Formats: sequence, C-alpha cells, structure tokens
Amino acid sequence: MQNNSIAVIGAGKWGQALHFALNQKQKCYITSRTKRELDNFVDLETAMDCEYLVIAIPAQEIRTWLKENFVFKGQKILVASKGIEASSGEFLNEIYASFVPDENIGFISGPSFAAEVIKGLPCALVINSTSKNLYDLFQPFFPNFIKTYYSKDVIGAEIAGAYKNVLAIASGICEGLQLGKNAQASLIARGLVEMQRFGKYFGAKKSSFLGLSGAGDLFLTANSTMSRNFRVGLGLSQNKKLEDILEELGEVAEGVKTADAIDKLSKKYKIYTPIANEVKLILNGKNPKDSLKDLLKN
Ligand SMILES: NC(=O)C1=CN([C@@H]2O[C@H](COP(=O)(O)OP(=O)(O)OC[C@H]3O[C@@H](n4cnc5c(N)ncnc54)[C@H](O)[C@@H]3O)[C@@H](O)[C@H]2O)C=CC1
Ligand SMILES: O=C(CO)COP(=O)(O)O
Repeated sequence: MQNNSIAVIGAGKWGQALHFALNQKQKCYITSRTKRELDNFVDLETAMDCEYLVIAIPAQEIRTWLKENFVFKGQKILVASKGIEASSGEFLNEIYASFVPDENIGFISGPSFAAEVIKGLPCALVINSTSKNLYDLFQPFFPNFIKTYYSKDVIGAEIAGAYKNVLAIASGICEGLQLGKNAQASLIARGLVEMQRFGKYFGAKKSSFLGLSGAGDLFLTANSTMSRNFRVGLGLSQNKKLEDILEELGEVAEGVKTADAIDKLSKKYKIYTPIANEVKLILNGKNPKDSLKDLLKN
C-alpha cells in the first residue's frame, strides 16, 4: 500500500468536487468506471492501493460495488454517499461493516453542493466515525476553505443525509404547486421533526439533526433548484413521469430510492413518517394535490 496517499473513487459531481478539494494540499488520485480526462486519474487498482480512500458512488450501487471490487488492506475510508439501500432497508454503515472495520471508516455529512465546492467556496462538513483517530488522520487533507467537525453519531448523520433528500423532493413539489412560503416552511420544519423521530428509533442523537448534518443540509437542499432531489419534486408537481424526470436529470437523485427504504422501515418498525410516506406514494403515481389534502387532515 502507498503510505499517506489518497484517492477518490467515483467521478460523478460529488467525487469530482471532493477530488478538487483534496487535491489542494497534496496530490489526490481519482478513479471511476470509465476513463475520464481528469488530473491524477488512475485505474481502480492504483486507487485501491492508496492508504486513504473517499468513496463517492450512489448508495444503491455500494453493496455490489464492494462485492465486486473491494479488497480491504487496512485502508482508511470516508463514505461520501447519502442514501439508504432500498432493496434491504439497510443503512450504508451496515453494508460497509461486512467489508471494513468500524475504526477504519467515517461518513461525510453536511450542506455541500458539489457545484460550490468545486469552485472553492467555503463550507463546513462533518466527519462521522466511531474513531476520533480516523477524523484526526483525514482532517489535514481538507483544504482551508472547508471547515471540518468531528462527530461519533454515524447513524444520526447517515439518516439526516439520506432523509433530507426525500424532504427536498417534497419541498420541490411544494414549490412547483405554488403552495407558498408558509407551507414550505411548515413542511421543512415538520420534516426535520420527522427525520429526528425516525433517527431516534435507530439510536441517533437529537443534536445531529439540529446541526450541519440535519438542519444544515435540509435547509440547503429543500430550498434550492441546485438540488437534484428538489428538481425531481418540481418535475412531479408538473405531472411529469418519474422516468422522464430522471432521464432529464442525468444524475443520481438519492431521495427516490431512499423514500422507498424509509417507507419500508417506518412500516416495519411502526415509526410515524407521514411526509416520507406521501413522497413514496407520489413517486408511485399518487396526485401530489391528494397528498397535500392527506397531509393537511387534522
Ligand atoms: N452532488 C452533490 O452535491 C453531493 C452528492 N452527495 C452524494 O454523493 C453520491 C454521489 O453523487 P454524485 O456524484 O453527485 O452523483 P452523479 O450522478 O453525479 O455521479 C455518480 C457517479 O457514480 C458512478 N457510479 C454509478 N454507479 C456505479 C457503480 N455501480 N460502480 C461504480 N461507480 C458507479 C457514476 O459513474 C458517476 O460517476 C450520492 O449519494 C449523493 O447523494 C453528497 C453530497 C453532495
Ligand atoms: O447532498 C447534497 C448537498 O449537501 C446534494 O443534494 P442533491 O443530491 O439533491 O443535489
């Protein structure tokens, strides 16, 4: 293994932005399924030989990708994805647990549109890991324009990062239907309560939902057309077909599959998640105006 070397795996929007950021202080490699014209682009084998890896591939692809490509050689890993596996309802940290020991893995969370990070605009992120040592090892790689925080609450950060994508879809629908700022603020505030309730069931800390990982990322994503998930919501409000919206988007909108995962988990464990459940129904064809009526019922 190449000591002190770092690579980003996945050259989508977020992978490229993280690569730009991590390449500021020292050489950072990047790899993806198809060859790209990017600085320090390497093949997967070379990347996998780095001591530090940042993995930025969509949540639904992670299990298969790990099974087919990953060999643990003691690497330290940061997971940059935000989502819950729909087929199993498993959280990403549960999936990674079969491949990487807890002390070698951390999860990035917080408000961070790739389009701004890749311009070097300031932002704040949280590295969530059971190991403070892992945070201390990764922290020096981050450039001066990114402030990093440490948290132990892996499950809280993961649920907040995944849930806000579903709420961003709901907020995009609200915007598209021109329901007004009062409705949107109510939706976002109740969404925050809902994700916290869901998180509490799985042992998340309340404070994670009030900081960068929860409120920070939710306020960002649920208020901007820069968000892919928000744009999915706008498309749904115009009665466009989901497959057409996703084709037009051309990038991942994690909230679509995560809505399914939350719906399954909330039913299994009897957790009250009305907004996520309605998003799931709308994604499956329910008229958003009927969802609104149902959400407004006392
Ligand atoms: N774009 C953003 O602003 C942010 C994105 N994220 C998260 O990062 C993750 C990735 O998002 P983006 O890079 O923005 O999406 P993207 O749609 O721009 O790119 C996804 C990348 O994953 C690769 N990929 C897809 N399936 C794969 C597979 N089976 N094996 C290997 N690579 C595969 C694609 O080739 C593509 O390069 C998502 O979970 C997203 O929620 C997190 C924070 C910010
Ligand atoms: O997670 C993000 C910003 O923190 C990006 O959100 P979208 O995937 O909705 O664009």
